[in-house]
Amino acid sequence: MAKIYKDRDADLSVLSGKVVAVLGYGIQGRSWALNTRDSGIKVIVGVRPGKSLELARQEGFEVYPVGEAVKKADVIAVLLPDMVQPSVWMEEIAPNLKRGTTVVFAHGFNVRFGLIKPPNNVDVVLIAPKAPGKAVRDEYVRGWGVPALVAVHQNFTGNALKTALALAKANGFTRTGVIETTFAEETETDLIGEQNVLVGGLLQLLRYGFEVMVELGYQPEVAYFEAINEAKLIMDLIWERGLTGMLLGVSETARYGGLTVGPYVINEDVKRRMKEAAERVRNGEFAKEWVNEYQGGAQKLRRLLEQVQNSQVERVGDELRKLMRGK
Ligand SMILES: NC(=O)c1ccc[n+]([C@@H]2O[C@H](COP(=O)([O-])OP(=O)(O)OC[C@H]3O[C@@H](n4cnc5c(N)ncnc54)[C@H](O)[C@@H]3O)[C@@H](O)[C@H]2O)c1
Ligand SMILES: CC(C)(O)[C@@H](O)C(=O)O
Ligand SMILES: [Mg+2]
Ligand SMILES: [Mg+2]
Repeated sequence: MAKIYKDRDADLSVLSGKVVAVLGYGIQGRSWALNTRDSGIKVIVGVRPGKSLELARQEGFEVYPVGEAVKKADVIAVLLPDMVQPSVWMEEIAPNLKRGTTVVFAHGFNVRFGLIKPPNNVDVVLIAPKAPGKAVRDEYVRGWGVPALVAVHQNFTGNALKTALALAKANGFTRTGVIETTFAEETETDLIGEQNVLVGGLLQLLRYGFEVMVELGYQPEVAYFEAINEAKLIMDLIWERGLTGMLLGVSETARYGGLTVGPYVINEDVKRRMKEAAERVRNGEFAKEWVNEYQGGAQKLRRLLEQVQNSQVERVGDELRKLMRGK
């Protein structure tokens, strides 16, 4: 069984009297900054000028340019977009890093694929929440937390793991459970998971599920309730009770239909393609493609996002979500 750290294994006092600089006040950065401050730790924010800088100020943080924040900090959490990190690292982080600083990543991408090479005289750790940034804050506020992974790439001070666990505790992650891993395992499983399942596979499954019903002539609103809205409620059952618990929480008819037709639709060919995609992550082909796409202006990404934004399922969903929330 994996090594899993809970609250009792982490000591917040490791961070007392220390300054944590959260670099980036976006999807993860805002949640980490608020959680860590609410846990009684001194937090400053390092970010470029823009809307998120204004928000960080409004929310009461001292905000600095990235390099200044790095100079002032004992711990830096690099919560900038993955593709932005290498240049900011070279220009603003590395020149200002003090000996013995703890550098925290929330995803191992740049270290795993060699795009950032930290100097030997700092600690380098990973605290990777297994959740979107919104849940990182929402769960903390609810008095709980999301699970996370932790890894040590470099232990200069001898305290790298303790510091990482303290910051994980400050974010509520050890309330749930923090599994020890490596940068390689986190990076590869995170990319494989988001492509095959969480973002890619799920989105495509939901879109096809909706489109098939609409193309057969059923009302789009009915298709949205069936294929998309209820998917969340079925996931809640799986989240609370496991796969068997979900199967026992639906009708016998759904149970039989699901168990027989599911493997026909999502068949061995799909699994083979999932393995091919995973191989492209493991051998670095995906990372190379994404870096090239980003450096070329990310036009393909913009076009694909627009296609989703302009699709029928989104229009139907927007209306139904307003209606369901009583607007
Ligand atoms: N988004 C998630 O839910 C999630 C989940 C797990 C791990 N992660 C990891 O967390 C890290 C941060 O991802 P994110 O999605 O929160 O990022 P994000 O896209 O939300 O980051 C945006 C923030 O970065 C700032 N920024 C952008 N370019 C900058 C620059 N050149 N200089 C200074 N600030 C700049 C923006 O102003 C903004 O505050 C990544 O490593 C990502 O893989 C994200
Ligand atoms: C939230 C996810 C998909 O788990 C994360 O890995 C990300 O990259 O945003
Ligand atoms: Mg990810
Ligand atoms: Mg992830």
